Amino acid sequence: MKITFYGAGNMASAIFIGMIENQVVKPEEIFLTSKSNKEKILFFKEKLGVNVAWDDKELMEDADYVILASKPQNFPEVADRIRDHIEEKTKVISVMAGTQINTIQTELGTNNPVARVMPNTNAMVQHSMSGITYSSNFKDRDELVELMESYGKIVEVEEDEMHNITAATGSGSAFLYYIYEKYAESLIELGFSEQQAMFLTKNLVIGAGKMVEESGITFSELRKNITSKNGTTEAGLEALDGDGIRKILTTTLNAAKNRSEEISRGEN
Ligand SMILES: NC(=O)C1=CN([C@@H]2O[C@H](COP(=O)(O)OP(=O)(O)OC[C@H]3O[C@@H](n4cnc5c(N)ncnc54)[C@H](OP(=O)(O)O)[C@@H]3O)[C@@H](O)[C@H]2O)C=CC1
Ligand SMILES: O=C(O)[C@@H]1CCC=N1
Repeated sequence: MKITFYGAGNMASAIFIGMIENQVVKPEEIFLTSKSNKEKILFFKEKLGVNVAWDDKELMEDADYVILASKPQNFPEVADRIRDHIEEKTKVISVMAGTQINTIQTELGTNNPVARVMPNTNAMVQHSMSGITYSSNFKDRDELVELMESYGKIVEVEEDEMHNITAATGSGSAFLYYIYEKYAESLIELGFSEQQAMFLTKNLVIGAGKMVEESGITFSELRKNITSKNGTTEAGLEALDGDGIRKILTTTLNAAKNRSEEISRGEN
């Protein structure tokens, strides 16, 4: 198999590292290219044994998959690089937010099968939650599903649902990290040192994650198990509700979804 990545940044590297660590592809089956940052991808060549190149003919020749992993704003230049070299057998996979299948096919000037995948950087630890949607001519989906499942879980959605998935899980882990960041800052305000605040928050998050994974009970039940009648948790939760946590999160997700819709309309 040959998989070529146009872009080797945060998202692409989480994917190819996840795939290699899970041994669904060999490093020599991966080809990387970037715009100008040679040092970064030479580092991946050195560390992982993947191929790197800037010659588009070499990159695209006999490729089974080309992964579009630049920012959406850079896609027109990426399309310019690929257009004259794409072969009939090559399936196009895009992880770009917002960029529609139709736009991808038009810019590439081909009708090659396209799948849009919206992963997240948890792919690095094989825990991406990815949405996937296909062009109608995308056959033999099982191989791609196997590749994508090597770094996490996937849900198949209609293309117009990708905006929601992008907000919920593409951007979603950043929203959670931001909450953890603010939580740690609040611990400092409470009187802990910065080091203690980070240590406490980090282990709280890891422990809570393991409980979610291993306890087999819902978020709500986990919360109720901590909340004593008239106790400290109840007092804290009342304040959290009073400050409108649900409203804040809904506003957050809608802002991300709206931005995905703007990108799909070409509003860079
Ligand atoms: N980060 C995330 O958590 C997620 C990101 N995504 C999507 O993934 C995509 C990439 O995001 P992210 O990895 O964060 O971005 P980065 O900025 O980390 O990486 C972008 C990569 O694209 C490369 N690139 C830019 N222009 C070209 C070009 N003309 N030819 C080849 N490569 C090019 C850059 O090369 P160079 O370094 O040389 O400029 C870089 O390697 C975006 O479309 C985003 O919507 C989706 C889900 C989650
Ligand atoms: O911020 C972004 O636009 C990308 C898409 C989802 C996560 N990162």
